[in-house]
Amino acid sequence: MNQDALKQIAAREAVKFVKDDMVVGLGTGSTVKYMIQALGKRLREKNLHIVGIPTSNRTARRARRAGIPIKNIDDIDHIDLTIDGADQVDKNYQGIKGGGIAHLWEKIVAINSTKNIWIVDETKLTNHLGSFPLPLEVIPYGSSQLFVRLKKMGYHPTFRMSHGRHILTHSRNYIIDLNLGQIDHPHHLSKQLDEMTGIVEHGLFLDIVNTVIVGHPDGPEIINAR
Ligand SMILES: O=C(CO)[C@H](O)[C@H](O)COP(=O)(O)O
Repeated sequence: MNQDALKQIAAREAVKFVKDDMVVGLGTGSTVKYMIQALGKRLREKNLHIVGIPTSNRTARRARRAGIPIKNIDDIDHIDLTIDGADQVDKNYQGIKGGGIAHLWEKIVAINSTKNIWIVDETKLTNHLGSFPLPLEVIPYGSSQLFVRLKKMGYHPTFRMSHGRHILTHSRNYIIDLNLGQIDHPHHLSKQLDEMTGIVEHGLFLDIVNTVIVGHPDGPEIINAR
């Protein structure tokens, strides 16, 4: 079974957690794309009324197309549940996100949510984080100086580029990916990156997810992480 089919298995299971009147954070990425389609269908079939809080312009467009009413995060007073994808999830249910450059908005929505669900295909599970590059959203001003500092720290940074130009995030910042191989101490690294001037947000999502739904060929697995 291909990865897309596994993503769909996880995505379809996740929408069962959405109940009437909920405010639901909508993550970003290809797995979330399937979730949004399934959620739109569920709202129509069960006549549910929810409000979606998108974590990217891409997701906002997809939600509108699927018939999901959306609001801006600053126009609501709570988020009941957020459903998002992840790039890697380790055995302690810590994650790397930001492969799709949306991790700043995703983290803002996640930390303001009562409950967080991640939907992943089984290939995203790993013993240790780090084989997937860790994205940093950085302020363009001084980013080359920051890059040099990260290089000296042995973090093997690369700017994320497209056709010779910096990829811009929704907040018009740059992305630097750290090619770390293996992250032995995610909390230590998270704290270090939090303290570095110029880094707006990094893609380590620690102690955030409550439930991980994994797409396997024989069906979804629901894991209560915390
Ligand atoms: O963090 C993300 C976007 O910033 C995505 O959730 C992550 O990249 C997973 O994407 P996909 O579902 O396409 O594999």
